[in-house]
Amino acid sequence: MTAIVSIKGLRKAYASGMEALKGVDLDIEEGEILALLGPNGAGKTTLISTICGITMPTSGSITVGGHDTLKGYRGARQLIGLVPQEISLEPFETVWSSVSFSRGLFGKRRDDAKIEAILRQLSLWDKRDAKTMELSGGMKRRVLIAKALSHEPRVLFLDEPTAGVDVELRKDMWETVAQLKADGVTIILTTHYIEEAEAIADRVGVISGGRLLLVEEKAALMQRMGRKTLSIELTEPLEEIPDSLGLYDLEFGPDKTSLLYTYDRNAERTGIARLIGDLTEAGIVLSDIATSQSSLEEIFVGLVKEDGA
Ligand SMILES: Nc1ncnc2c1ncn2[C@@H]1O[C@H](COP(=O)(O)OP(=O)(O)OP(=O)(O)O)[C@@H](O)[C@H]1O
Repeated sequence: MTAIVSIKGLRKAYASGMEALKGVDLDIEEGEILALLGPNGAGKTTLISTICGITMPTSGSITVGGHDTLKGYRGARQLIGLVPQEISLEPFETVWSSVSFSRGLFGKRRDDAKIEAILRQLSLWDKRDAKTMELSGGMKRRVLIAKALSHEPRVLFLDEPTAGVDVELRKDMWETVAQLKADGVTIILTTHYIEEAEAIADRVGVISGGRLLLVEEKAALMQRMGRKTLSIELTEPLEEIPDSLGLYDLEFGPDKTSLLYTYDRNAERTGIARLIGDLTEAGIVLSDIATSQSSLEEIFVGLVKEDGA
């Protein structure tokens, strides 16, 4: 795979002195869906705006399809579609004219067949003559996507596409994103919803305090989610873990009255049955057992907390 967007050492300090990006390096592969997760104020919008050339970087470099976003701004911008967080549409314009107008802004020749294809793909064809103010919130968001696609970009940025949207519409949006990927569009979306990243992303990036803390294949993260912890409550506190239990890599819980055993949920053998037998053999009496699972949310919260510490 080749990188369609390449970001090196990107820093952004606003005039207020606020350092919104503190050295971001990231390659975005052609054809992937990358979800950027992060708490409020992490720098997600700043990162997107800087790639799109709306915000000037303080230092570092970005290329899109080989075009430097500063020196080759026009070439880079042509390849990018941006769906902003806020819904901003001309209320009295029709869907058709809003979308065709956007294409014109990029200096592209009028192409009614292309606009029709985009409107059909986004289920807006029946609404082509409706004024944008007459549309529901979900349709307005789809018009924003249609506008962003009107000049046939290769990379689409979606800044919180489902913020404040109900579950049904969120799923519609995920389907739309999957279709766009099938058409070969590279998609970068920011989101607060971890389940959104889980549902549609190929890779997940976590941003906090202007730093990219992690970029990982979703499948690898899911593997981590496969880790489960068995918590074994003991009738009496234990001084130390007997050598005979060394192979289990046990840890003490709080107060040494419980033992924690972490295992891979997806493994053929979890080792739980054998562990319980060996505990009994070592004369350790159990009063209770419980399991818990680390979720992507926990991984995310843990990472962000660690960063803030
Ligand atoms: N134009 C600006 N001038 C000064 N500071 C700004 C400006 N835009 C953003 N910031 C600050 O930069 C930091 C990063 O903001 P940004 O909007 O990029 O975060 P975000 O991750 O998109 O947040 P959210 O999830 O709330 O949209 C914040 O502390 C914000 O207050």
